[in-house]
Amino acid sequence: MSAVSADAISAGTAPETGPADDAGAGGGTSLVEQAPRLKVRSIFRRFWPETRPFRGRMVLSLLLSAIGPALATVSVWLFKILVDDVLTPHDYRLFPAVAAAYLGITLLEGLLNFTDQYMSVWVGERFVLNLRVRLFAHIQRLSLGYFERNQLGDILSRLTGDVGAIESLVLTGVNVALSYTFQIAFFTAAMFYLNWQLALAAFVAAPGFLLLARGFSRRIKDASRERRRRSGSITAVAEESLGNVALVQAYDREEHEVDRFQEENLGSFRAQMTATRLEALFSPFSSLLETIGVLLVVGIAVWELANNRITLGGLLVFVAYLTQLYGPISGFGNLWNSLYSASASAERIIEVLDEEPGVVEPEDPRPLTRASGEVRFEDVEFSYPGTDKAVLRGISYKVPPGAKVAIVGASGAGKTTLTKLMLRFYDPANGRITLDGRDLRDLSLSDLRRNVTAVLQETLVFDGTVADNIRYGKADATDQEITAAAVAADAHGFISALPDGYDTRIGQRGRMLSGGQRQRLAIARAMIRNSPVLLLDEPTTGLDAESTQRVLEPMRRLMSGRTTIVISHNLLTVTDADQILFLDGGVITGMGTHQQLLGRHPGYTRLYQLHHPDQPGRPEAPIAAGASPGRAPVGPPANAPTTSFPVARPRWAAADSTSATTRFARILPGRPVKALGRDYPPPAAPSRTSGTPAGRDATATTGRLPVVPSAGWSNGARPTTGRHRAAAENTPPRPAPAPRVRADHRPQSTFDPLPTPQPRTLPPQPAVLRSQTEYRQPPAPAQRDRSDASYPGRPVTPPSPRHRHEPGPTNGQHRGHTGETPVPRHGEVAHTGLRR
Ligand SMILES: Nc1ncnc2c1ncn2[C@@H]1O[C@H](COP(=O)(O)OP(=O)(O)OP(=O)(O)O)[C@@H](O)[C@H]1O
Repeated sequence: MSAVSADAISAGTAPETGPADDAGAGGGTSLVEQAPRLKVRSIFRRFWPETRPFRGRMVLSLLLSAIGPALATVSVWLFKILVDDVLTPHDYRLFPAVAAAYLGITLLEGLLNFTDQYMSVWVGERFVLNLRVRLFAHIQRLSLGYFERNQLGDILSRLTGDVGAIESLVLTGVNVALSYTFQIAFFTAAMFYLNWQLALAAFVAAPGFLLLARGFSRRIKDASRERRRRSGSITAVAEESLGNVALVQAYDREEHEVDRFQEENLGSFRAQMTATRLEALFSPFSSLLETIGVLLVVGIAVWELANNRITLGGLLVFVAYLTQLYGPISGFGNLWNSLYSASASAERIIEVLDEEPGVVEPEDPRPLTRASGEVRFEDVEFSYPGTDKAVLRGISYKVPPGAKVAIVGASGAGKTTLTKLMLRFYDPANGRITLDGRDLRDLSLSDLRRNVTAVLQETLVFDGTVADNIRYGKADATDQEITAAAVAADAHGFISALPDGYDTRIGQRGRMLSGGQRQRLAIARAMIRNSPVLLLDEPTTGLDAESTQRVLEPMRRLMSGRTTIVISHNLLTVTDADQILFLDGGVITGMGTHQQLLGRHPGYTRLYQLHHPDQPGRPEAPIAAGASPGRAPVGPPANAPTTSFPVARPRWAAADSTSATTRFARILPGRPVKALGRDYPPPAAPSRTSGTPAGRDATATTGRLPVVPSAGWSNGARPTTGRHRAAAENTPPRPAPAPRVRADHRPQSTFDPLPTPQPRTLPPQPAVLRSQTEYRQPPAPAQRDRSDASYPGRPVTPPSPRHRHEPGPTNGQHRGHTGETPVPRHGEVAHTGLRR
């Protein structure tokens, strides 16, 4: 239990204390923890440099605060003249002069007060503005981990509520303290001038004020700390609850949420009452001290008056000075209390400012303008801060420029964590990730993030116009570029139908749009960013089948020519990847194309079956216990359960006319897309009878997946992998299918939704699969010609023998592909390409 609760209890201020109160007092279950304690002096020292821009105005303000007490002293002295020289002798000749002096002083005081008030508020507000912006900028630079560990509402509360308190500590506090000091100095001087014995007596009570203030201030600070902490909790509960209002209402949990909110408010109320009680108690105690001091002085003064050592006017003025003096002396006590109270807020700000970003910008970053897009994971290991569980272990893999790699695996396998490392939201604990051979830690964060674009699981949009949201990907994008991006993202249609088209505000979190529309908006934003590396994290999560279909084609356009890492449970979106990595418990346990993994990798097969209950696993090469990877072992009994590995089923090639990809092809309407003044190809029209995309024969699709992907990859940029080549070599040419890519398609200088394709090198096909390939439809020469012609001077680079085997790092820790099947046996140590 925190000190405040103890105080509250001792002061009898916590009558409703219960379990919730215990938690609120800083116990283990608190929503928001109290910030570490700091001395007022060190807080002051910390923020004093922030006043540098305002020092000139502060000095002026201090001068004004010195003139004020001087005028007050003169004003009181005029009262003595009035009594002793006008009233007592009944001589009214001086009265007009005294009255004029009073008027002049009042006018001058008014002018000074106005100037002082205006200037001090200006300085204070500017100070708060600067500090708040600095704090916000600091928070913006903090790593994702900070936001994952802390309540957003509490961060908001610090940013809005606590910042202001520092102004009262550093500026107002100093101003008031100096003003009090001037008042005390002037009044004391006048009192000593009038009668030094009385003046000495007057100061007997002064130490009492300071002791009293000291006793109270510590307790008030404790209460204030609790109050500020509760304020953070209140905002946190409100933010969380209102942010999830749909969930709250759907589950009928409104009352529960109100209870939570009330609980935090009650805690704040108790802390407030504790502070108020202490502050309210301070006032009568300080009045008591003041009265004792005044009575003591008056007693002595009457004695002095009786002995004619002071005039009546002198006595009255002395008492007037005395009461004026006790004001600033007890004011010091109050000021002390409020400084302690403000320091509770300052501690919360300092706690944030002291938070270092988890990922550090390199001091001398290696420049990277536009990467070719080669991404390499080298023995990457990672655990989240504050945990000891390794979320990723020994991840080694190379993604060649322009390749599309899918990462699949069960929930919690570490897929999203990989993307977080790619964006440097975190750094690996061991190993490294490189982009174009440069360690991500050597790149500036802006270079890295300009080259790597993420389309995240949750489609994040701002409450702005549609155009604003697309322009978020490229701040200086023209309207034409925005429209082109929207067209390429298949979003132009729905945007045009909105009341104000591109100028329509989409509401907080894009509530005016459907999930699919938001996702297409996110694709347009990623398109306009036009970076060479793309991360898609569960791009179709939360979308229904129709929306998924609608999103997939623009997604393909987005991926075209970029190095893409797709994360998905939904194998529909990954089956056409060049390589699929299967992640299990943070380790790559399988690697290959869909065809290679299906039926061979137990986890992948199981996942596939979960998503396609009508499709048993591929039977060709199930790995039986003891079978060596790379061979096609004898399959298990045909009646083996489909949910466990090994799986047996009729031959894929013959039966799979409704494979995921084929169905995928079928559901994608062959719509040409026009953007930036040119047509983008529709996907191949699926045959209604066989489910085979137009231009391919049925055999071409059985068991092989290049048909539809080639539409998505378009531009002829799809690499001539070993698999394709093998098929091409063994198969006589067939008539060319309808071309899907306009020959004149080429990137534009400003924005190119279909960016410059990069020569791609892909890991070679394992020999065993190459020999099994059923892909008999090589790209017809005419089509290839057209495709290549679409990028004059940028031919697709066939993988050279050098590319086929990309050695890993030279430290001997890794090795490249061996040409063996990459799928390990169940339970076997993962074969991870570059990893031993
Ligand atoms: N911020 C975090 N702090 C601590 N642990 C975390 C954090 N984020 C994720 N984890 C843990 O890391 C592991 C991997 O999480 P990750 O989100 O990468 O999984 P995933 O494969 O993407 O799962 P899903 O498919 O369900 O999104 C999980 O065990 C998760 O509990």
